[in-house]
Amino acid sequence: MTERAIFEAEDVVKSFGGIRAVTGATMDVREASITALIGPNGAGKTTFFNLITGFYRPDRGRTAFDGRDIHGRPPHVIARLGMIRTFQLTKALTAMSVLDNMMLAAPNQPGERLSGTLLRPFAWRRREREVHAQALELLEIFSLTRLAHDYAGTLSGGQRKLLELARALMTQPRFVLLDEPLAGINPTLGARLLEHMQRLRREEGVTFLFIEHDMEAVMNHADRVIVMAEGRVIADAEPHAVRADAAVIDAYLGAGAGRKAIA
Ligand SMILES: Nc1ncnc2c1ncn2[C@@H]1O[C@H](COP(=O)(O)OP(=O)(O)OP(=O)(O)O)[C@@H](O)[C@H]1O
Repeated sequence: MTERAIFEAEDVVKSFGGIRAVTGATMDVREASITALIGPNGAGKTTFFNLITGFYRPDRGRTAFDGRDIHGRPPHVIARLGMIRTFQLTKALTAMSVLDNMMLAAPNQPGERLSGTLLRPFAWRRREREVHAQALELLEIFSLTRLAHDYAGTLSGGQRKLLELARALMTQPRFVLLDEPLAGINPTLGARLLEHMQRLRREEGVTFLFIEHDMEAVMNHADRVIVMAEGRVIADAEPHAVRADAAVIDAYLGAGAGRKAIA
């Protein structure tokens, strides 16, 4: 992790009618860090993700990725800059093979610009070979090779989460955002996913921001923990410091029944 911020958000605000979902969120994410975004239900974490990746338009605020202003930019522009979020596989994707899912996630897909590619068949084939090789390499890393020709819909929940991250990596991103990557997956696959994140950070300097309710994973794997409550950031520190923060404990305990307290 470096001291340099790869992402910065300042005073981001979003309301839905009368509901103030994000009420002035300010944070930065350091380059090559694994940063967790935690907070009780309804704290505004997912809305914040949607705002910074261009899926929602903020009412107010400022966001920058790698020193560039990305406020209000559309999702594809932000993605092209290297700031990528993982997505649950849609119904259409589950009806395709695992390998096709990977190939489809690659940028500059052959066939995307039909007129150009028709004129350059060799370039088209070369690009297809590159994408194919990259997909196979990632599937190998994620232990999905033997499932390459299976329908993605036949994968277990945990294998799907691995595929979702592997798909995001087809774009060779610099900053990856994940919304509850460990939800509903078995501990073995969860550990594997976290290992992959650690390796990518270490070897390639990829930065991760992940929303997570699994406190054990957060405490063991995050370098930094940012805590949101009622639409804003109430703490931002190393895991052990966050655990001892009175405001954080209050936010969780005040959030009511059913929610795992920070322990
Ligand atoms: N599209 C929407 N329309 C109306 N209200 C919304 C919308 N999206 C979110 N909200 C509201 O905004 C608040 C923040 O929700 P959000 O899903 O961002 O919280 P969260 O921290 O991600 O919660 P969780 O941990 O339960 O996923 C909630 O009160 C929610 O009901």
